[in-house]
Order: sequence, then structure tokens, then C-alpha cells
Amino acid sequence: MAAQNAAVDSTADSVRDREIAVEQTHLDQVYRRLEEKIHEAEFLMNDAAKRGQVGTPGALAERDAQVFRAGIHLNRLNNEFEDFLFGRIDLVLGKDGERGPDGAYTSVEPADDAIRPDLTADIAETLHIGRIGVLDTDYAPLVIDWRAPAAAPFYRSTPKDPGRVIRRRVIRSKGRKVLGVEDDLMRPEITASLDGRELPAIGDGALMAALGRARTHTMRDIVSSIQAEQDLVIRAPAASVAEVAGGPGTGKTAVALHRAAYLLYQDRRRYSGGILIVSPTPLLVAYTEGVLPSLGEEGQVAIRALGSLVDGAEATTYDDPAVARIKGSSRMLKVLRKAVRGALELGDAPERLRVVAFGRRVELEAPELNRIRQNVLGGTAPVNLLRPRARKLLLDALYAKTGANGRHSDPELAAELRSAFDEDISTEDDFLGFLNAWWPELTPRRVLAAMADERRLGRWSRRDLNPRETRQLARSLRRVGPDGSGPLSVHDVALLDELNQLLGAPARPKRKREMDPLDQLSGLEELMPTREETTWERAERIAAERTEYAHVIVDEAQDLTPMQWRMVGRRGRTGTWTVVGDPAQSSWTDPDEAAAARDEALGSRPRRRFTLTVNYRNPAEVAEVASRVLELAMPGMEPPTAVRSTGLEPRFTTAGEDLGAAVREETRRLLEQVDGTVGVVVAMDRRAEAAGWLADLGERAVALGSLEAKGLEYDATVVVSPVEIAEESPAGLRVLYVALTRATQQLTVVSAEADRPDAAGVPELLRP
Ligand SMILES: Nc1ncnc2c1ncn2[C@@H]1O[C@H](COP(=O)(O)OP(=O)(O)OP(=O)(O)O)[C@@H](O)[C@H]1O
Repeated sequence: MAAQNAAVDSTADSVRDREIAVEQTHLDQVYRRLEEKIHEAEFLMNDAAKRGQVGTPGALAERDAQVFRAGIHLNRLNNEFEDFLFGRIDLVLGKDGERGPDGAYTSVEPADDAIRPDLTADIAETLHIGRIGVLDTDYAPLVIDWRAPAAAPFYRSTPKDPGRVIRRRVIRSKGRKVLGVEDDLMRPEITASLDGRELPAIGDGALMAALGRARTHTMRDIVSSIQAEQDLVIRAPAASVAEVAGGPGTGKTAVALHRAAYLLYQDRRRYSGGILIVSPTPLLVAYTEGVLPSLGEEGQVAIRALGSLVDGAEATTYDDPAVARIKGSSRMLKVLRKAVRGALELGDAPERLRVVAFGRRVELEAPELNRIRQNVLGGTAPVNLLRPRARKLLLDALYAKTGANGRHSDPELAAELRSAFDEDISTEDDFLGFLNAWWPELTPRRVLAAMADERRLGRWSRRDLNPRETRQLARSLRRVGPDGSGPLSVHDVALLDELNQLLGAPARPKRKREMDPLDQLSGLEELMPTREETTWERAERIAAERTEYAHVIVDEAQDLTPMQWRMVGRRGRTGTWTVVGDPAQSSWTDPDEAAAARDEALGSRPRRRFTLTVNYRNPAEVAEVASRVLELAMPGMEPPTAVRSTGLEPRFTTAGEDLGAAVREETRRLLEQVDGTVGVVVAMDRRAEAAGWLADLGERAVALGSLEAKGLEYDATVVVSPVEIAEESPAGLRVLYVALTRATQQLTVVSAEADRPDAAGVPELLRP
């Protein structure tokens, strides 16, 4: 029997080796073609550079554009993709024989006679799928871009709805070497043959292999294993708003990133207006940043954390939950409106305005000045833009005091006299000095700084915040400092953006130019002589400084506060949207208020809703523990279905006197058990302390605050004192749910006394 098994194994091995060799031959052919294309691109660039600067401005701009395109292409081709070619589908004949622009047949349905009554069929087409498309010299498709319509069946085909696909293959390669293949048969009942040979099936599923891999500190693309329900979202038409809901680990972030790449591929011209991806934290930005380049996309897409959306402002701190709740609430809008008007009065303007006109002294007293100010403020324009009107009304009032009104009955002479008066007075130092102090040009930071004075803020917030809230808000703004140059919190940034609107944006400091994709190409500096900015470069620079986008993708949308929705909304006023989130993970306390602000930001655009239902991150054992908290946080809400199980139950331990020592011990243990990362999630207040606990455990272990864990994942996690996390804020149970759903393999929970663990160490909150 053993001998028989060994024979079967060795036959399987030889079939596998043969199939790997088949794919290797194809990959070799692809690389030969890529090399030819690299030479073509290099030639084009050299040639363009040699032509130097001669020519009309139009020709020069065209040359720049050509070099730019060649540069991007070269950059992409030179980029050694880890697995450039990753998929293959074998298809039977379609209903018609039409071919698309990529050379593949377009028909999705099999021809009536494609499958014979004895359940045999011939493979009529084999397509290889990769990160970018490659055509052979005769325009036959060597590799189809994963975003092309012809590649859709690779993702969409299922045994229930196979279309023309008989076999779907994932190819694993490194550099130029094919390492393995994994097949799924879409119609296992059919015996299909290719070139007279029966089509074999190797391995048992590429998805499980991908999910089991160790995690690093950066996210990987999922291009070789996108699932059908995810593909529907990625390829949804971008006509209006796509809203995607799904529990932890259902691939929302991954889908959002792949969608950006898909939209660009589909309609590059339309999205030359830029795609913005809004992420909740800088940690999540850093985690996801590499995915788009790995899909062959650079430039055009800006990934920004909520605290970095406003030019020139970078949030470096977090507010405690009570303060965040005040700053995020739409009640702040009224407070800010009053603050910008109130801040005008803080200049050190003298009580009265005195000038000399027509040889005599005229002056305006405080009550008159006040009346003028209120009159001007009756307008709706931004405050800084009302300054010319304030200047005009001051001049009117002063002129009236001179008694010159009515001195001339001839209207022309009267107008001349008035214009001479205006010119004299408005260039006088006294008048200018007064105007600058009385109607100062305000900056958003200056207004925020003014709000740090509790008594003053109380006047502005009286109707909208209670005295305790006013005190908490004023205190937190002291960090901003009297001149507004101190550190900002994530929630301050949305206030700053609102103030920008209310004040009328002052001249913006120029953003440092982002790296030109051309500059990234080695050796290009030598090819291109230094010169003035070209039209093309100017367009590029404007793109880098852009504040409105053609498409906005909001990740972890459940966490945006009403004020943040207003800020993000401004960036996509005329664009289309993709909004992904999970209400069960929301750390915002008033979901109805946030929903109203979200509706306002998205306007009346039609919405298309999608739901993702499968949890690809957590093993079933971890998901089960997390679902206990979900039941407390959102009773009745269904968790997503975990797709795999590891057999490893979560571990519960109770710390003695020394919480740090217990956490350290558990982290060390997990580091020995997993190959990748270990995340230690603590209450926000314990962040610094926890970093100390892990100080010398190496880079694979990281400590993070509960709110920073959003969107991230680790091979193993240690969740420290669930009750501390849950009691941190009114939304604490949902934050705990986030913390418990970060592990791809193992979860350990360390309880403190306050968690009231039972004899087995299971804290009260997590008991079944
Ligand atoms: N089709 C897939 N093939 C392989 N891996 C996948 C697939 N879909 C998702 N994953 C993996 O599952 C994990 C979770 O994905 P992702 O972070 O996008 O989920 P999420 O819904 O945004 O989660 P959360 O709501 O917790 O932030 C990631 O490691 C991702 O690579």
C-alpha cells in the first residue's frame, strides 16, 4: 500500500514539475519581450533628450510629455515585480468569436457546442494574467493586465457560475523563476483537453496559501486571489458613490486600494484630476503605501491620513476621547463662526480712529466703529474677504464727518472730491495702521489660538457647549500656543480646514514639490539639462498641490466625525466616491450625527451599496472571541464568516503585580511561535509605557494604542486589559472589538485585576 502511495505521489510530483516547466517557458518568453520593450523605452528617452531644447513651445511640451510617458513605462518595467505574472485561465470557446483590444475573446458565455454531451471539451483560449499587460510582437496577448475586462473571469468565475473558465491557476514566482502553481477547477465534472492532452489540476487552493503567510509591517496586494464579491466592488462603475460595508478582515482596505488602481487603468484621462485615499492614521498610511506601486500604479493617487489633509498642517497628537468628541461634533461649526468674528476684536486697535482731512481733524468713536463692524459682518462672505468693505465703510463714515457731503452740487466735482479724500486717507499711515489692527488678516491658527482663552471661548460657545465642554476645549487648545505654531491634534486639523473656509484662504505656503516620477529614474538627471518649468511640469506641480479630486476613497469611514466629513467632503465636491467602513468598529460616539454629516458630504448622488461577508484575516478561533464583544457592542449584528481555522485557541492570562512583565513575557513567547509581527494593543494612555515594556524585543514586536490599531494586522496580538480599552470612551466596546480582530494567527489576552478574570484567566467582558 505504502509503495502504491509513493507511486501516486511521485506521479503527482512529476505532473506538478511538468506544469511548473510549462509556466516557466511562458514566463521566459514574457521577460524576453519585456527586455525588448525596455530597450525601446530607453531609446525613446535618449532620443528625446538629444533633441535638446530646440523647437516651438508646443513641440517642447509634447517632447516632455513623451519623455514622461516613456519614463513611467521604463520605471514600471524595471520594477522587478515579485510575481509579475500570477494567474492563468483556460477557457472553452465563447458564443461569438469577437476579440477585444487586448487580443482576447470577449465572449463570457460558452458556445452551445463548447461542451460535448459526454462532458468532454477542448480548451480554446489560455490567458495569462499579470500586473501589467504585455503584447507579443504580433499583438498576441502574452500577459493580460489584471484590470482589463478579459481578466475579470479570473476573479469572477466560480463553480456555481463558471462562464467559459474550466481551470483557474495561480502562479507563484520570484523574480524570473516560477516556484509553484495552484489550480481550482471550475467545472470538475468536465474532462477538458489542451493540445490533445488532459488538463491537470495541481494543489488545493491559492487563497489559503496566501492567507497563511507571515505578516510584515507593510500590506501586500491581493491581486492573485481577489474573491468574486470583492471583484464586484473593485470593478463597479464609478458613476456616483459606492458604499462598501463589511466586518473586520473582509478586505475593505485591500479592495479600496485595488479599486484606485482599477479606476486609473479604466479611464486615466478622467482620473488625471487625481484620486484621494483618506486613511484614519499615519500608521495605516505607512502600512498600505506600498500596495499601489506593487500594482503598477504610482503618482495620481494620494494616500493621506485624516491629520494630514490640510496643506501645511500635520497632526502629531491625539485628543482624549471627551475632547475629540467636542471637536468632532457639528456643534463646533457655530462656535467657529462666532470665533472668527470675535477674533477680529482681539487686535490692539485704538478705541477711536483719528485722521486729518481737508485741514481738520475727524474721528470715529467706539460706538460708531462698532456699528460699522456689525454692519460689515452682516454679510456672508469669508471674514478676510470682507476687509475691503470694512475699509470702504470707514471711509464713508469719516467723509460724512468732514461735512464735505453736499458741498458741491455738481456731481462730477463731488465725486472728484470724494475720490481725492479716499486716496489721501487710505494711504495715510494712521489709517492703515488702524485698519490692520481693527480688521486684521486672520489665519486659522490664530483663531484656534484665540479660542484657548476660556473666558473668551465661553462668549463664543455659550449657546452650543456647556461650561465643562468649553473648559475642556480651551485647555486642549493651549497646546497650539499664542502664535498658533504649536502642535496640532488630529481633530484640530478639521477645525483648521473649516476656519480656512470661514476666513477665506490666505495665500497658502507652497507645498514642497513631491518627487517627479521622472526624477526617480537613475541617470535621467544627466540626460536632461536644467531648465525652466515646462507646461507639463507645471501640470504635475498643480496635481501635487491639488485640494479637489476626481475620486475620493474613504477608508474606515465609520470613524469620521461630522467635522471631518465636512473637511473630506470639500475635497470631492465634483468627484465620485468610494466609501468603505464597518459601523461595528466605529470609535465615534454619535453615529446618527456622523451619518447626517456623511449624507451632506456625499450630497444627493445616487449610491450603490455592497457588502463583504467573509473574514480573511482572523482564524475562526479568534473571530469567535471577538464576536462576544460584538454582541455587547452592537447586539444582533452578524460578524463576517471566518474563512479558515488554525486549531489554536486564544490564550488568556492574568498579570500579577507587574502588568509590564506579564505582557513582555507573552510577547516574547509569541515572537518564538510566529515568523512575522506581534502587535501589543493597550489603552491609549498606556502607549508610552507599553513601548518601554517591549524596548529590547526587536522590530517584530510593536506597541500601539487602541485607536492606532485601526486597519492594521499582525501574525499575533496581545490585547492588554480589555476593560481599560472598553472604558476609555463611550465607544470603547467597539474599539475593543477592533483590538481583538487584528491577529492573523494567534491572540493572547492579558488581564489586569480590573478585568475580573475567572480561574482560567478569561476576563469578565470576554466570557461566552
Ligand atoms: N482575496 C484575498 N486574498 C488574499 N488575502 C486577502 C483577500 N482579501 C483580504 N485579504 C487579506 O485579509 C486581510 C484583511 O484585509 P483588509 O485589511 O483589507 O480588511 P478590512 O476589511 O479593511 O479590515 P478592517 O475592517 O479590520 O480594517 C489582509 O491581510 C488582506 O491582505
